[in-house]
Amino acid sequence: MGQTIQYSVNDSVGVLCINRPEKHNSLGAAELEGVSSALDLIETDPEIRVLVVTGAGDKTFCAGASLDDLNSGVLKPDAFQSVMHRLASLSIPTLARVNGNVFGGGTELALSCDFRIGVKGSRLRVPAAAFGLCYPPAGISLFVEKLGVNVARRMLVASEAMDAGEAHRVGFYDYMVARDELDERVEELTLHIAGLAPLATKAMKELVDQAGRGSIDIARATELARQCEESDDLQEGFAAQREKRMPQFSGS
Ligand SMILES: C/C=C/C(=O)SCCNC(=O)CCNC(=O)[C@H](O)C(C)(C)COP(=O)(O)OP(=O)(O)OC[C@H]1O[C@@H](n2cnc3c(N)ncnc32)[C@H](O)[C@@H]1OP(=O)(O)O
Repeated sequence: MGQTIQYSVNDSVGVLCINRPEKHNSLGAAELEGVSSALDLIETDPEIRVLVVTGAGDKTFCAGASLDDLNSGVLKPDAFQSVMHRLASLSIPTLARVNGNVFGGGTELALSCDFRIGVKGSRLRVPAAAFGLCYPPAGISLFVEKLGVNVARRMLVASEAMDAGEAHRVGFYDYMVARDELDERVEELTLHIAGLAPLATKAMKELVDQAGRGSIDIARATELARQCEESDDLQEGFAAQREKRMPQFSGS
């Protein structure tokens, strides 16, 4: 996975950290390969209930794709996009712990997660138009799908710089906290999600994403609903409610 991408699992919560603070956690070809290797593990590990994506340090979450690697041609925008697409396609819920400023493809990294928690006082900008770069279509679709066309226009066409307060107001951040509250809030959210019934959260993640892209595949929705209805976890959920205790879900 390399030194600049760290992946660990603790109590069914996976943590993927870009550890390249001296380069503002930008993602070069090597880092994207590291993220890809971590995704290989995450996709095949049934124990992981939720993934946290973050950057090292307290200055920058991610400054986007490595300009060095883009300039040298080692990294193509399409390769960046395909890793983001894999992250966005994970079946488990994902949370971006946005530990600081976000630039360019760093915003796409955050948007590829289901939930985003940001820090008061940080800022955000997609500078592609300031370089003369046209953001790739899959990225543009993701901005529109997650934020709506008007906000995507402000961020991409106008390359508007936003402080975290504005980014929270327009829906980029689901939650915004003071820096010293970040870890507590991330832990609270991840433990809460990790305690939910995995089949149901995965099913609803898939269907919410489908709905966000335009429409739900009803046959798939019916199949997912049936899986949940026939699951041991539904019985456990009902039993826990009757017995006034916390459910212990197995994911089956
Ligand atoms: C499909 C996706 C496309 C994309 O994502 S394109 C990339 C979009 N991202 C950006 O345009 C951000 C570029 N970076 C910056 O604007 C600035 O940096 C910051 C605002 C993030 C930080 O500014 P400051 O605090 O003044 O630090 P510093 O001296 O500019 O940077 C320290 C080191 O970090 C490297 N770095 C920062 N961002 C990137 C990057 N995106 N790719 C590669 N390196 C980056 C610099 O070069 C430098 O390195 P050294 O110390 O060796 O001179």
